[in-house]
Amino acid sequence: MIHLLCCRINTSVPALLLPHTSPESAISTFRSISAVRHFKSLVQRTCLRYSRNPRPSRSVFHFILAPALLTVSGRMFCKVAFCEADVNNNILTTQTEDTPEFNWYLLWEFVKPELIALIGAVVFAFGAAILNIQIPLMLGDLVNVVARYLREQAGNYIHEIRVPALKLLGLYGLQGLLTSSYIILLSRVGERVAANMRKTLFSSLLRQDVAFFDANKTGQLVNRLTADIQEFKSSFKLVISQGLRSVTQTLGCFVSLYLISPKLTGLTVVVLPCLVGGGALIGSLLRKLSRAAQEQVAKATGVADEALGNVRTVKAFAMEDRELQLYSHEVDKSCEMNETLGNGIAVFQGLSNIALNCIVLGTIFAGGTLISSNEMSPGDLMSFLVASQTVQRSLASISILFGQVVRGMSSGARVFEYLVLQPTIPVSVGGRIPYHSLIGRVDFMNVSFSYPTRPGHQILKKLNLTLPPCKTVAIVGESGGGKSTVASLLERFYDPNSGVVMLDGLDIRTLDLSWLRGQVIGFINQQQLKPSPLSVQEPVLFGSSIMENIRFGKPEASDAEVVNAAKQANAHGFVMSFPDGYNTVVGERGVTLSGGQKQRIAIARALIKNPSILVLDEATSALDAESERVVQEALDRATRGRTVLIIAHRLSTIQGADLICVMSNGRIVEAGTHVELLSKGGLYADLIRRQRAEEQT
Ligand SMILES: Nc1ncnc2c1ncn2[C@@H]1O[C@H](COP(=O)(O)OP(=O)(O)OP(=O)(O)O)[C@@H](O)[C@H]1O
Repeated sequence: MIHLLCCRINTSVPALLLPHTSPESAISTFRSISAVRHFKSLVQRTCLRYSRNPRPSRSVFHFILAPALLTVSGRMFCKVAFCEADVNNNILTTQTEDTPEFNWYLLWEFVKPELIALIGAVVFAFGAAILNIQIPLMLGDLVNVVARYLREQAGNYIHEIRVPALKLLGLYGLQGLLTSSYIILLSRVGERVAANMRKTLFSSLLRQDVAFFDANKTGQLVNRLTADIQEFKSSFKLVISQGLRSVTQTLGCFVSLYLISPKLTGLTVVVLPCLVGGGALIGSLLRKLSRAAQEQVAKATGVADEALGNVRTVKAFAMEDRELQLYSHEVDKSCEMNETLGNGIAVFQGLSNIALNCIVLGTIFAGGTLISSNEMSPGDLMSFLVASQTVQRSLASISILFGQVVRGMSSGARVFEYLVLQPTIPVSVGGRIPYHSLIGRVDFMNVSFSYPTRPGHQILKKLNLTLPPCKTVAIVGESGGGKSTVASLLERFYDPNSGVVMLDGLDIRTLDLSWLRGQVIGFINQQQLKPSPLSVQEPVLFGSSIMENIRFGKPEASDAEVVNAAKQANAHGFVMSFPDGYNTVVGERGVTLSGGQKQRIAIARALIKNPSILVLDEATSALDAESERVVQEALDRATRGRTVLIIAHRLSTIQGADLICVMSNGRIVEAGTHVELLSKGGLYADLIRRQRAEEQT
């Protein structure tokens, strides 16, 4: 992909346009040009002023690439990066276009495995189109026979007509066969390309960081997997079938028209460039509209997805009407945009139809004149009419196709955008600590952190915290103080902005993440109560059987291991009381289980991988007293012999912890055992007092 870099250098050298493989390489090349001034004249010739900006001297957009380059081919083949530099040529800011680009290379990668079938489809479609071009000429022959017979009333009509009629019949048959063949092949190619795209996009989405999911709504992501790929597939198939056929027929029929009557064809050719120019202009406008409309549809889907995904919360707060209002607002907007798009496409098609009909009318009129002066035979006129009808049909289908291609390319661009996205935290890179030498000590050293979605808001400020091996550390503190964020950094959902998180003295950034999450750290949280940064793990349970849910922690686990984990988690008893036992399907997000039951399944799922470190984030806070007792019992058993980090809301559940850390404003402000902290009478004692008072009221 070529990146065009447009830099403002200084007042004397307004801009520099360079083709590059990435903005970074463009910037580095730009920096390496010592005699920039020698480029001045070249640059001034290359770059045009961006006339829309009313205060050009203030903005980098003042210096923009030649508009023709951007509009005609640039949007398809180039990514445009703008950057601003100071007078010493130091780059101050860079900004890439945020509209996704169509990635031809990726398309090629998907099409490559289906190349033979695709070539077959193209050849057959091409063949069918060529035969279609022959049909008007043969019809002309047929009409000439009829006209001659009518004129001369002599000879054997059946004998004369038989050969051209049989030829035409054969042509129809062959054309039908070729058409079926290319449709079969094309549907195979389209379906396989779409399936591969879906799989690759899904895999790419799963590899993204948690920060990516913070910034993008699930509904919008699902939309790219479904609607966008569907749209792209339809366009892809249409371009090959209708597009190829229509273009071939148009060109071929033009050649036939020329052979029949150069004069008439000349007339048509004069009008055509005007049509194409107008079409291209309206087309670029429609493309913009289409992209905006698709974004809006995805936004509306996102709202519906959120409401349906959290339907219990919506109902609990009687927010059905409000959600409906929100959804209606987004749907109305998308409807309006799609209507505008539809109107645009309608006007486009209407105009092109009028233009095409006028061409036909004009050619019939002019053709009649040529017949009257004996420059054409009636058969030629017939051929000309049918061929010009074919041209008309082909051009009309090209115009319909155009709208589809516009939508398809925007959809494809939106799919490819996420396909090329690389996670900043790679999942399977780095070392592992051998199981027998893993101690399970965790150190947070001077860790500062702000969430990527809110870079200005610092959550952790030079935090220092040690989880000694096989000990239980609880973090308590005011709401929003950053307790769950500590767990997120340990799970490496995010990396700290500064400082380091260490496991057994090794920076966790140097460790294999899939090993760290899959085998070292077990994580149990309480989603219903608290949508946290870890909510990317939603749903707590999947809508499959209890057996599969527990096995999710260790896919290779035997049935006996699953049962054993369930026993450790105090879950075996209630599971066996269900008629289907471990095969009981728990419903979407585990809705058919109680909170305590769900939580015990989640504990079993974490325990089955026998993790050295357990993180319990609000693991019992949403439960009633009896459920909490049973779950706590399971947790007490689960935590034995492991390094445990408890993020606690209910202080009563952590009084036996080896170390309690009180967090405030992104730092640990108090640490000690329950007794030590109570005797200090500081923040912890205050929290205990407040919670007891709350419980009493
Ligand atoms: N994914 C996120 N993106 C941006 N900000 C976030 C994200 N998750 C949490 N925050 C913010 O980070 C701060 C700390 O959140 P965190 O969940 O760590 O607090 P907490 O101490 O666990 O709170 P609580 O006791 O209420 O659960 C809060 O201000 C919260 O708004």
